[in-house]
Amino acid sequence: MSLAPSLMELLARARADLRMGVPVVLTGGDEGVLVMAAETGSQARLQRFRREGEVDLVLTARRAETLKARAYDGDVARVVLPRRADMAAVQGLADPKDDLTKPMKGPLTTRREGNATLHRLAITLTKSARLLPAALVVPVSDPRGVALRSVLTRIDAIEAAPYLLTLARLDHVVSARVPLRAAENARLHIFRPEDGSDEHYAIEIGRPDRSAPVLARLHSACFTGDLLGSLKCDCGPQLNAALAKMGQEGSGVLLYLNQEGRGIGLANKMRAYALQDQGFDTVEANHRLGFEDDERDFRLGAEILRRMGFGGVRLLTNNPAKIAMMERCGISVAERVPLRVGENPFNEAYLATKAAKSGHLL
Ligand SMILES: Nc1nc2c(ncn2[C@@H]2O[C@H](COP(=O)(O)OP(=O)(O)OP(=O)(O)O)[C@@H](O)[C@H]2O)c(=O)[nH]1
Ligand SMILES: [Zn+2]
Repeated sequence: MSLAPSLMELLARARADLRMGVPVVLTGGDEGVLVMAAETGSQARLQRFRREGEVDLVLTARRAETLKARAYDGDVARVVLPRRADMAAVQGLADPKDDLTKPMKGPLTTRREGNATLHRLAITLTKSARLLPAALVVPVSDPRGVALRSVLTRIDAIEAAPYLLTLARLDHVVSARVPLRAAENARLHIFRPEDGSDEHYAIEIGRPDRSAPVLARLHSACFTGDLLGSLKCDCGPQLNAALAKMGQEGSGVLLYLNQEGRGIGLANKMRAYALQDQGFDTVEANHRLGFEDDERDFRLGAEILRRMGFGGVRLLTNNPAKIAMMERCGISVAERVPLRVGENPFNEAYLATKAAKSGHLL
């Protein structure tokens, strides 16, 4: 076997590079581009990009909409970066934090000719790196040469496509007994995705019967709610109530999925909170940042349940999207068990928005 990294390993490396501000090279057919994340890129590297040609700032259509820029490529927009724009200007376009105080950002010209495949891949990578979904992209005539000379990670878009669409294989690393206040007979299982992304956990209460629907909760990580007791959401009380119910019934399984901030990461969630302080609701804040309402992948939860031997659940949730996704992934939902706890004056508007815009059940 070759010692060289596989494409999946190269994708993990590309995510790490982008987080560090290091450019990566993307290729597709005869074309190739240099890519750098708008959030972490440096002025010196932007100048180096400019020596290659005309630089585009790729944004999601969601972010482009706020900036009143036309998105000709469906879900992404290729904004022609003005020659005078420096990294501060780039970050002003990528990050909505000063949109209200400095609204004059246009008019922006977006590209409509050519192919956006590599640009779309650049956005996918910045999202999976949990950065702002915005990337600086410049075409290069000899992408393989550039990657070799500067020791940059190079990803071929066609080879990468299947890895980006399918869920990475999960390894069950270990499990051990952890007595909890809510249930003394609990075990914590660790699942590690093969693609180097975050680990996920399953807390198994008692010895649930695999042949009957198990009381289950798919809980997405919420550092602020679960650990700090934040009053802005209902996550902490939901986590505790779910475990308490499983403890009372004597069996259940709680998946703790590391999909902080509905899959955008904690830093972006805090950006969303800052926008909420400017008056935007939870959905609008995600959109202004360039994200969809919910960037989570619930196939993950279904896969972990299957790996643990469960085929059916009694799902503790108010979110119909979780039920639909479980069913689509072959886990039957015998019953929805409502989980309404933790309402308070600080999260009243947040919960109302989730009911009105995301279809959460009351
Ligand atoms: N982007 C974003 N994420 C948030 C915000 N408030 C909470 N979250 C995240 O939302 C997720 C809530 O997860 P869950 O409680 O599992 O999911 P849910 O969709 O509310 O569904 P149920 O609780 O099962 O009804 C967590 O990942 C939180 O970190 C917010 O204002 N913006
Ligand atoms: Zn929360």
